[in-house]
Amino acid sequence: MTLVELKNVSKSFSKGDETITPLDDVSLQIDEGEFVSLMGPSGTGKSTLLNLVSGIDRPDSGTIIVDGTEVTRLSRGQLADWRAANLGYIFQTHNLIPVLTAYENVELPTMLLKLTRAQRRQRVELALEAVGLADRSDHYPRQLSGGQEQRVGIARAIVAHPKVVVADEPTGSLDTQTSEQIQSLLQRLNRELNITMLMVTHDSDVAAIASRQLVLDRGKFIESQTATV
Ligand SMILES: Nc1ncnc2c1ncn2[C@@H]1O[C@H](COP(=O)(O)OP(=O)(O)OP(=O)(O)O)[C@@H](O)[C@H]1O
Repeated sequence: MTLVELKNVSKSFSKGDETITPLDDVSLQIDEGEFVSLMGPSGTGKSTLLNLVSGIDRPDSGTIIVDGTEVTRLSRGQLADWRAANLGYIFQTHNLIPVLTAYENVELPTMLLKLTRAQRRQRVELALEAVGLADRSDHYPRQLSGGQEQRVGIARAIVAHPKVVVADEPTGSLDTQTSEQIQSLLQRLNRELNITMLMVTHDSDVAAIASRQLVLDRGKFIESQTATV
């Protein structure tokens, strides 16, 4: 079943007199449960694509459908609610709030969901368990290692039980060993929780953990190869 669909999507930006068109009439289908990696030269529009899929930005033309919802038709207010319930976003730098504990950072996005306090607590505990940090819930970001901070960022992305998670260079700031741990974690979330993943990376070894590897170049997708991992 197709979970994410982009149909003839274009996006341009104006920079002074110049117009940049990172995405030029692109179409893409991602099936439920797929793990798709996206590589491509710097400035080709990979982050732009993630922002469009997650409804942070809007295309100039074209349609984006995620799990049956035409994201491109939602109003700004509807988008915020839709995103909180349906989509997780993992950043290169985890963007944790330093004055909140790991638990409170993960809890934050659940405030936008209609949940009781008990349901909220259960979701946060489950998410921290899924990333192996149940015993660090009352630690502040400064008391955690880089890898642990990224795992809190991942727990925050999955706490609402989204079907889709987008990740923008999730291992970009980590050393090799920590990067490998995060790669295994992303694979496990994809396989065990059936979370559909769309991950941007500059590292071909990281891209290889995906079940489908795409390259974005000059406004178009090129199917790279299907990994067998
Ligand atoms: N809000 C914006 N306003 C103006 N230009 C933008 C905006 N967002 C992105 N761009 C431009 O669009 C192009 C694509 O940017 P994007 O960040 O999507 O590339 P990328 O492939 O993710 O790059 P990188 O690999 O370096 O992260 C770039 O030329 C960028 O400067």
